[in-house]
Amino acid sequence: MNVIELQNLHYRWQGQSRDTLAIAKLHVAQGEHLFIRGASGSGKTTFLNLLAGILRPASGSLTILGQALQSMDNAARDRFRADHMGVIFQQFNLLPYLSVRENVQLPCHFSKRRKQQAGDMQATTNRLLEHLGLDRQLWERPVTDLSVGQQQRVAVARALIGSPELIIADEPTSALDTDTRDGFLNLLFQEAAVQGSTIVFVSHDPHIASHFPRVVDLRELNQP
Ligand SMILES: Nc1ncnc2c1ncn2[C@@H]1O[C@H](COP(=O)(O)OP(=O)(O)OP(=O)(O)O)[C@@H](O)[C@H]1O
Repeated sequence: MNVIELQNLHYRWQGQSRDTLAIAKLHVAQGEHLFIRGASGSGKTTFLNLLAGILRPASGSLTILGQALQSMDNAARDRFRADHMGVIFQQFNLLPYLSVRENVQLPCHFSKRRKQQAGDMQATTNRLLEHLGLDRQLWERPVTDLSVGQQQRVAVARALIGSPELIIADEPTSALDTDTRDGFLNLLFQEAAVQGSTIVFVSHDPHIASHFPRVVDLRELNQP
């Protein structure tokens, strides 16, 4: 089964004279780990926002887990994202007044499905934070007390909780040192394997590409 099926997708930012993205076709199978490489400004973040249903394409079709995103209204797309996607963006979108633990558990408040799949939520949160190497002393602290690299790990745990089928990551390792980055990728792959999750990961860092079985250059995909 394909988790992502995309056909003739076009997107243009307002005020631009040509399409930012024009992708004829992309299929991503269930469980696949896809790395999309692209220079700064090539449209990686725009593409992930389309996949996540945050931006709407001007034309074309985008089907995720058999559901056509373009036929959903905004509320349905938000619900679909909460139920089925773990999203890690460059700005981690952590809530500053909540603790590390509360931030990790947020998806379970927005999605019954994620909550059910998380099982014992405290134990699952502990396991994820432990695997990500986040010091136990930080778990009940507000996320604003954490360094950028530590906040990144909280964002990753939040994306993984409740086993979403699709994990979308935008440069999530940019603030990590090499050892922590490798640990992060190992955890991501380990969790994804347990859950059978599909991963789409964008970055301009060529070192990370070698960890992925499928690597695509955005320039090959995108022919505006
Ligand atoms: N909110 C916006 N309004 C108008 N144009 C935008 C907006 N966001 C991005 N763009 C334009 O779309 C193009 C692609 O940007 P995007 O952020 O998707 O690239 P990227 O590959 O993720 O870059 P980076 O690696 O630097 O994060 C750029 O030309 C950018 O100027």
